[in-house]
Amino acid sequence: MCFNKFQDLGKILVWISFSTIYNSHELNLSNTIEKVLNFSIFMEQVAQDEIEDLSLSPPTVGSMQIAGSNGFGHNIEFMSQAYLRNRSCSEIDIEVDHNTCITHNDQPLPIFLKFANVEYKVKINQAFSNNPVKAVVSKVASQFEHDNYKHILKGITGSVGPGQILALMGPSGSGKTTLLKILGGRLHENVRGTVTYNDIPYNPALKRRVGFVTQDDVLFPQLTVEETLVFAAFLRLPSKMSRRQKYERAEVIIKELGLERCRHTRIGGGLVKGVSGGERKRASIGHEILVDPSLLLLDEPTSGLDSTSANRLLQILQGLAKMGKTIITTIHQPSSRIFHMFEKILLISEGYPVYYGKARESMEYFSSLGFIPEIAMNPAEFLLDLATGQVNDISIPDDLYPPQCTSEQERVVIRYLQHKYKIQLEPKENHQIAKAPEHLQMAVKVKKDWTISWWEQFRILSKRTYKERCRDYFDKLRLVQSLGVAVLLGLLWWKSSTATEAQLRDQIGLMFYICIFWTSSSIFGAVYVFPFEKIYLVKERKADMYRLSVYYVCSTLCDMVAHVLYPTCFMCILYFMAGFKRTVQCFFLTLGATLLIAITSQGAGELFGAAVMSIRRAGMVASLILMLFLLTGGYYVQHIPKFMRWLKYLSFMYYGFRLLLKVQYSGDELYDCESKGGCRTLQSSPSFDTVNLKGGLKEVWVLIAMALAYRFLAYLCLRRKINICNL
Ligand SMILES: Nc1ncnc2c1ncn2[C@@H]1O[C@H](COP(=O)(O)OP(=O)(O)OP(=O)(O)O)[C@@H](O)[C@H]1O
Repeated sequence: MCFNKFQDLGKILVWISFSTIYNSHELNLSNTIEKVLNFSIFMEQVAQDEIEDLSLSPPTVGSMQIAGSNGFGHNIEFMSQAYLRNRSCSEIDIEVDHNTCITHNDQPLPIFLKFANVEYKVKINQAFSNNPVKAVVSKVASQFEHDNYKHILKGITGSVGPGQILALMGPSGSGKTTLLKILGGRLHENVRGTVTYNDIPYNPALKRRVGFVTQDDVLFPQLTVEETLVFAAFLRLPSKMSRRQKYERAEVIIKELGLERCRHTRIGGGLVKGVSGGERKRASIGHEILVDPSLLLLDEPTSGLDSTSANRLLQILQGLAKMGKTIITTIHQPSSRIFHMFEKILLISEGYPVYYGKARESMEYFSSLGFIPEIAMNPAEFLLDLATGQVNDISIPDDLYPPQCTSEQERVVIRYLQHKYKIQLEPKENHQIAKAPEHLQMAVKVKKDWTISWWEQFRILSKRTYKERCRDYFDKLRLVQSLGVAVLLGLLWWKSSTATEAQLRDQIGLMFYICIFWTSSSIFGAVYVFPFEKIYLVKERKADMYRLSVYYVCSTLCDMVAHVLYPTCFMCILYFMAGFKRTVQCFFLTLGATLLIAITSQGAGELFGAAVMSIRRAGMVASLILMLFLLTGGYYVQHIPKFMRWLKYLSFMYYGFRLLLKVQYSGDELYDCESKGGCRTLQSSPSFDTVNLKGGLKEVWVLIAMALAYRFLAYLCLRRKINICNL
């Protein structure tokens, strides 16, 4: 009786040690070895003690001219003719036209983008909350509140056409990125005002005509520059282009962006060493311009670049604009050389439009209002000083300078610009811009028939996923871990036969350990995949690069290679060292059962990851559920209270463990053992259910059903989460 308690206590200690390993996410080899050693010492002790007490339970192209005034007195002129003239000079187009025979219809559709009185606000307590319960509660609460919103954009108006670059300038937090996302069709909720593309509101057909380069480069770190662009070309270019043509298109982009030197270098990032910041940024731009978008939006493309690289990048953008693309870029602090490359600028401060018009006329405009720099200044610096209120080197009109606010100097200019000159600052006549011709309006609504077939997408994406994941350092570590643990367990259970009850118990312990090892290894191998790849997935889905189902299938199958390969190597070593039944049939059945456990666990890991979509929370959820399944798996707790018994039927570990037992023993050994008078406890144990230990088909079906159900639910969760995510 006393020993009984000791053994239970021991099991709980082992369980706690497992719990600690997984809670701290330290799935490294040394830890595993240490835990296995502890476990084996404990098991050995139990085996010896069992001899004394056996009463225990086991363990289109057109031209138009639009003219208007922006309210500052500056004329807005869309010179669509200019880009048409310049098209023939484009190296990219010449290459593609001659070598790839793209028809005239594939040339970028000229897009005239207009936005008027754009306002955006977010509910303060709702900000950054993805929790649906919180969202509903705050929605109800908001009905009783008045204005609990943070106003981020406060009536921004402007326009930009093909051949032009519009720069969004302003201090950090002024709302540039938010405006860019709205213009790129990535933000719809709580947006007021009108945004039109050739006078047509945003529609999904525009997805493939808009390129969006985010502030942080979202490219797979494990792929090389060339692979990144070639895979993107294969996935995004029209199906009528041959593979050779697509490859050549990627080649042209590599040359055009000056990426030849680093074409075989990995993108890198985080812990992976890779290309420089400028090269990564150019690769990001290349990723977007591959498909010849009509509208290119870039968020801080020059951040982190030296002035030469930034200059070079802007020259590339100028070249693209000359080819007929409409370009909008946010920029922090451009040099005067870069500043003069912009056709237009829109200066934003705290969400208000401070200046919108031609870049070269900005200084003149503010001088006319009485804002004059006292020292020689870069115009961009001058404008930013005005927007932030740092007016030490700027003379401002005296009569508008409230004396009591000297300590709040920063706010003075803002207030002054926003309220006193409101009439001049808000472009009024924007709506008088001529309408886009009808054929351009129609073209915006037509979805480019560029989608390659499901199988073709699968073929390309699976190659990319495989390449990217195979180079993952952690996979190599997992292989070493699997082999190391197999050898270690093999040594511990060396040729342990089922001759005696004690040895039988040892083997049952080993079975459960195999079950725990592959369940946890597969769950933790899968749970982080979607949270890690979320940003890439959101970006590529926003660009309509492939179907979500293709991504899901590729991801699952590529990972499954590891979930099949490692357990196979593991079992090949352990099976013969540990003295399991030496028959071919039994070996393959045990291997099959182990693989089924690993594949079901992978599905569960995917589900937990897709359900929470957060790296930190995914690990916590996986640990908790794993521990619960472990306890109800049929080894640690034999007498689960009735009201908790349903838990074991949810636990794939319970079915996996039973299956392993059934495959290995088919009931006979346990009966034999009992006939020798040594195995009474085993047989009477309700969890092992030795009476029904023959067969195992039921467990196989349950595990298969669970594997499919987990995956189906994971796909649904992923779809929901990705659709509501924004970059
Ligand atoms: N969903 C949101 N909830 C709450 N605040 C938000 C949300 N989105 C943006 N903001 C806030 O709106 C303001 C503008 O953000 P935005 O990212 O557009 O600024 P930015 O001008 O691009 O800044 P930076 O140059 O530093 O990137 C910031 O103060 C930001 O915190």
